[in-house]
Amino acid sequence: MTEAVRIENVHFAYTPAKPILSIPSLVLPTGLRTFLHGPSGSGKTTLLSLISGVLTPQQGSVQVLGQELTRLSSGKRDTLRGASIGYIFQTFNLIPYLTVAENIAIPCRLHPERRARIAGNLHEEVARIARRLDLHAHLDAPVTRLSTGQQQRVAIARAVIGSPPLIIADEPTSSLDTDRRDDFLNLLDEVLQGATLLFVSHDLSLASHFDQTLSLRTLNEAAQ
Ligand SMILES: Nc1ncnc2c1ncn2[C@@H]1O[C@H](COP(=O)(O)OP(=O)(O)OP(=O)(O)O)[C@@H](O)[C@H]1O
Repeated sequence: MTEAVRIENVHFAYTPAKPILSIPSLVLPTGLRTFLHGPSGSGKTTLLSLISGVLTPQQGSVQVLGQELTRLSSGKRDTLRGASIGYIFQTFNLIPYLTVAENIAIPCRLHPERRARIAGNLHEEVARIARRLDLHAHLDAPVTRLSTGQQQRVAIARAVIGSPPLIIADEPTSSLDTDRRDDFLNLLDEVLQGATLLFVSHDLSLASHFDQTLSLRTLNEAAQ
């Protein structure tokens, strides 16, 4: 499969009077790191929700990892998302009453396909990823006791465990200063293992870290 994501003639509106997205074409080649930028409110999170199958468009085609999402039931879309998409949220969405190790393991506990891609013991895989992200000293700590930068690394670990082929990151660096932002992007690169990455941000200065850069303003006819 040469394309991880292909969107064609997609139209989406939350209410009929206000179209948010009208995208003739958008392609994410397999294994490439794509940077998508657009100003606040331009529809970046909405687009990610269409690609991850949380929302469905009123018109058009959304193909993800060889599946046409608009033809799948919501249950099948949930399964594809859980098995094949690692998601890094702007606010991390970690579970506050669980430890660091428990948070990292969640996708494998919830989705057998993610667990099945790990050859050995889950506990050891959590520890291996935690070591690479310099979190191993904190594995048994409640996640709320970690700094913001450490919580961000937990969010990376949870997204990549069980090797989902597509990783989506929604403005995960917006609260970081420049040095920590570069550290975050370098760490994400190190643990991607060939996955396709879609990273969205309003901050165009991040573009040099990626293989291709797309502008939502240019792609989206509803914004023109
Ligand atoms: N659930 C919703 N119901 C109605 N309108 C919504 C909903 N979610 C978002 N919108 C509207 O859709 C537009 C696009 O929002 P979206 O969150 O996708 O933009 P964004 O580019 O991700 O913004 P930001 O960078 O600020 O996170 C905005 O005008 C927003 O108010």
